[in-house]
Amino acid sequence: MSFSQQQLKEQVAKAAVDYILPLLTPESIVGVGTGSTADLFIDELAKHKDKFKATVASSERSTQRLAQHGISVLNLNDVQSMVVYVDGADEINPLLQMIKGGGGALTREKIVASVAEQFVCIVDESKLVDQLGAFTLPIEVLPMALQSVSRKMVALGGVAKQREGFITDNGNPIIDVGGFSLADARELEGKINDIPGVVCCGFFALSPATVALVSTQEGIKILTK
Ligand SMILES: O=C(CO)[C@H](O)[C@H](O)COP(=O)(O)O
Repeated sequence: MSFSQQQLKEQVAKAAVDYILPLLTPESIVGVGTGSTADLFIDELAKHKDKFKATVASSERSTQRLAQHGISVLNLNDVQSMVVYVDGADEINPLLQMIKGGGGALTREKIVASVAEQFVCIVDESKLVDQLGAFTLPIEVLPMALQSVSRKMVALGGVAKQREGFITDNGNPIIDVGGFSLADARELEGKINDIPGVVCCGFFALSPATVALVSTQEGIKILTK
């Protein structure tokens, strides 16, 4: 019998809760990501809502789902520390560098993750790659910089396309950039971060995951650097 991608996502969501439970105290704040895998994590986390104090969410979508479960969601400005951040990814490499932002929440994801003591990435095995870049790189930009950033991305060797009909929770458009294939994306992430008008780029190479829980047909694998 083989597991469907949905079943693999369910398994890794449950594994993530098992993984973080020993880290939690009644005062803990849990950072929560965005996407279909993060949704399943929220549903599992809800079974243990007496084990932590509150969450911080990386999107309006996750905020709503957490609230539906009766889980408290705090503003990041009211939080001083966060024991863990749990989120999915579009791609993750052996260095635990990721491409994120397929769901468009990359900026808030990067901000919330930056506060957490550790980033637990939860993926099914289809997200594991040697080289980042088969998935197009999302870049959130200020509206007035759509064309100028797109031209800079082309100059860097990319193929840039605005995500049609999409505006982030922060009110900005996203450019999806294809054409990169990288074993280590740190240098390119730094260059993109420096382009005026870029709000956030979907590489998480300068700030990789601490650990990845990968759901495979053979069970959950734990990857560390
Ligand atoms: O970065 C993200 C959203 O901005 C998600 O983590 C990423 O797109 C993976 O989503 P899914 O779990 O639905 O495959």
